[in-house]
Amino acid sequence: MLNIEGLGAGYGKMTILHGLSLSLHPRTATVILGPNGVGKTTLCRTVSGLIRATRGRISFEGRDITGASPAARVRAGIVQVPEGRQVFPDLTVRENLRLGAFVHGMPDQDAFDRIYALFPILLQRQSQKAGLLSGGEQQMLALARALMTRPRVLLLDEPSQGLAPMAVELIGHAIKQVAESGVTVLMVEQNLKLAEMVAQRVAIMEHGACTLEGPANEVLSSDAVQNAYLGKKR
Ligand SMILES: Nc1ncnc2c1ncn2[C@@H]1O[C@H](COP(=O)(O)OP(=O)(O)OP(=O)(O)O)[C@@H](O)[C@H]1O
Repeated sequence: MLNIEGLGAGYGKMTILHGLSLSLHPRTATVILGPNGVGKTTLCRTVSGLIRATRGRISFEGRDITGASPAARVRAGIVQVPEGRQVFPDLTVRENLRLGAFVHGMPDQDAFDRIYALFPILLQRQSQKAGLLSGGEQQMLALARALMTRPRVLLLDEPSQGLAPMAVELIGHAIKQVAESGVTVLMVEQNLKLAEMVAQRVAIMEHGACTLEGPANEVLSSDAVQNAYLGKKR
């Protein structure tokens, strides 16, 4: 599927990813947990091609995509939902969705229906300007817009950011459904509750690398996670 080997990346002379390796299992939701500033967004941007890797290799289904442009990665099916939602506030919900489908030309009604079945609230709001939606609804729209590209791998950068607990639960439910529909999901987060809802596998990120990776129940109950996130000593 998607393999990341010894990945290095950063900004100018500052190195943020220090030889990060991770393999995504197909049709599986993997969540990377890590504290503020550890490089989670940097990882997402390097996988989607917005930041160039300085070393290492990213391959997708056996093909080396380390040097591929962001557009080529989207065409291959690797699509990122950026941090902070970034919907177009002055366009309607439907227009935002239509933009998401640009790689396939003009979307047909089936494409919209598929999305509206997953997010009924977006059907109700389809003619409203996206800027008038609540934070949780905007996050749903950002997710739905990415799904219009029919991704094979969906990269989610802290979808819980700035959301109330109830909205986090709704987003978690939607992401879970997306993963169950066969899309491979890589989500970076620091919200343990969302990670627990979505993850089939969990990786822990520390100092720019993944230090622990495995089945969600094993990693989430490990001492490292219990101590760091719940302050529990066992
Ligand atoms: N455009 C940039 N130019 C320079 N440094 C940056 C830039 N973006 C991020 N950084 C720095 O890179 C480091 C990692 O940032 P990154 O956003 O990847 O972390 P993160 O784990 O996603 O954090 P958070 O959970 O707070 O979003 C931080 O020290 C940050 O200040």
